[in-house]
Amino acid sequence: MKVEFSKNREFDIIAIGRACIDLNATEYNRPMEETMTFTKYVGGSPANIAIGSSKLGLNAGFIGKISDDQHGRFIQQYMNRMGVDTSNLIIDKEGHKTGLAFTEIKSPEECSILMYREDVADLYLAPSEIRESYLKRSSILLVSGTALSKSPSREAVLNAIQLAKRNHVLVIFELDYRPYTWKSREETSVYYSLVAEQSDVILGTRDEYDILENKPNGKNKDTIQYLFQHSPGLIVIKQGVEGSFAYTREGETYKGKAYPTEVLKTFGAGDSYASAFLYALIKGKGIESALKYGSASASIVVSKHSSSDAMPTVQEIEQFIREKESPLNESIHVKG
Ligand SMILES: Nc1ncnc2c1ncn2[C@@H]1O[C@H](COP(=O)(O)OP(=O)(O)O)[C@@H](O)[C@H]1O
Ligand SMILES: O=C(O)C[C@@H](O)[C@H](O)C(=O)COP(=O)(O)O
Repeated sequence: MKVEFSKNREFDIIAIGRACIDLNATEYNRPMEETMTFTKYVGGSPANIAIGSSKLGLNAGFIGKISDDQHGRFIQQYMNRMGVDTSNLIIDKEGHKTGLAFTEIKSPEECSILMYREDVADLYLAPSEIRESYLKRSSILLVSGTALSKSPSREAVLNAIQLAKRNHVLVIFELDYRPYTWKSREETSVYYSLVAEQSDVILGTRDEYDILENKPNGKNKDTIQYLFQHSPGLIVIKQGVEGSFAYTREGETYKGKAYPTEVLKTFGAGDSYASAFLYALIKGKGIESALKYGSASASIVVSKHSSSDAMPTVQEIEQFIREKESPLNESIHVKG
């Protein structure tokens, strides 16, 4: 199966949702209570994906709302430097603040994120602020699930999806579930399924599909049976170090393995995976290669300190895959 994109559009991808700030613990292997220093990066899943895509050479744009202060300006300036178009990044005029994510790196396996998201600017993006003239310049609209958690951002995203579909822009839904931004499981499931049913491609972890379906311990075969009755043509289900699966409406199943690495922290995997997976799809490399690009990119990012700043280039990803797939490496790995 080949995913078809509208050709000759100025942007390969426009992401919609939050652009925030990550404050990543500079001291490793200790709890947040004892962490004294943090390094500042641009964060927020859809912003990370736009930055990652741009670093891979795609033309990326972003729709969102940022605070009218030093943090907002830091985000806009960084995204511009990374080549992301911020012409539709709106500056909040009502005093709302930028979301902050403090990360705790207790050990490579035990990381957590403490988010400050009270009254954040990104959730005040309004439906009237979505421009059809901007959206229709892109092949892809990437939607982040967290942007559905509150009005008016929820309606802004629903409006963007409607306009995207009207203009043959492929809708890609990255589930990006953050429990603390939602009121209840039922509410989450209502909006997640509403958007999933209209999307062309969905990316998420097994746990996130359980949230979408509002039932625990779901099975991939039930998930795809449900979603293929609707719009999606490609469904990706990620399972951490176990790797990931891609399913097509035509009945194909692809399994992608995770590439072992020296892990520094676990967050950032999903966003780097999404950028590189989509890059490979856009470049027509096929689903099998897209799974490799996604896994390689994630493996590179979990070995580094940030999510956005650590996004790899195409050369880094391709070199990484060559090394990991070489017979020499396999034999070393098996013996080790
Ligand atoms: N510890 C790890 N080492 C190497 N690759 C990893 C690791 N964790 C995740 N990955 C890669 O990142 C992908 C996405 O990770 P996952 O944890 O499932 O998503 P998310 O970060 O969205 O929760 C996985 O399919 C895998 O390829
Ligand atoms: O999405 C956020 O608001 C925080 C991110 O910037 C952070 O780097 C992160 O959690 C990324 O994790 P991922 O979803 O596993 O890629």
